[in-house]
Amino acid sequence: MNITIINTGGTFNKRYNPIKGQLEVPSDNIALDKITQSCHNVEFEIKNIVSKDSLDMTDIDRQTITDAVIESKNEKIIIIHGTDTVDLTSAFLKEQVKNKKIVFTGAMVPMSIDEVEATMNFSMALGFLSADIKDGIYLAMHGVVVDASKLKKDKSIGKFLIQE
Ligand SMILES: NC(=O)C[C@H](N)C(=O)O
Repeated sequence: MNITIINTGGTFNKRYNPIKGQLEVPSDNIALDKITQSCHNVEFEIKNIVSKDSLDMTDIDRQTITDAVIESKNEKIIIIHGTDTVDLTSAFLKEQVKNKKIVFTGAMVPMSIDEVEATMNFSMALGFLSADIKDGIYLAMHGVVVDASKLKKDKSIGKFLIQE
């Protein structure tokens, strides 16, 4: 299986900078590399773009992500994205991309702090793409992979829940 990963940052990637004394979004793929090294039957193309907390993303960033999706050689794509505005970016993408299988994912806690949640969310996206699915824009978080418009972050409890 061939998959393009578009890494846009978000908490999934964050690491603590001991000099500045704060968590930062790095522009590398260290968190992803740790997971993908166990995926022996998948050929990954990884593009690292934007590298922001998604609260700082603009529509210019969203167009950059959309262009990367359109230019991608693979029809199966995982987008690592911050959880706070993944709803905005997935809706933005839906306006322009109809012919690919795209799964957004991310994490509430950085991979560098808790490997379980980030690895689980990414693995669900990967497993979903290995099945026979329709073109669409999906979100893999907290135990489910569904149409991205149906899974919303409940900011009062810090969890993604399905909206009926
Ligand atoms: N958990 C997260 O990813 C939240 C972060 N503020 C973001 O949207 O990038």
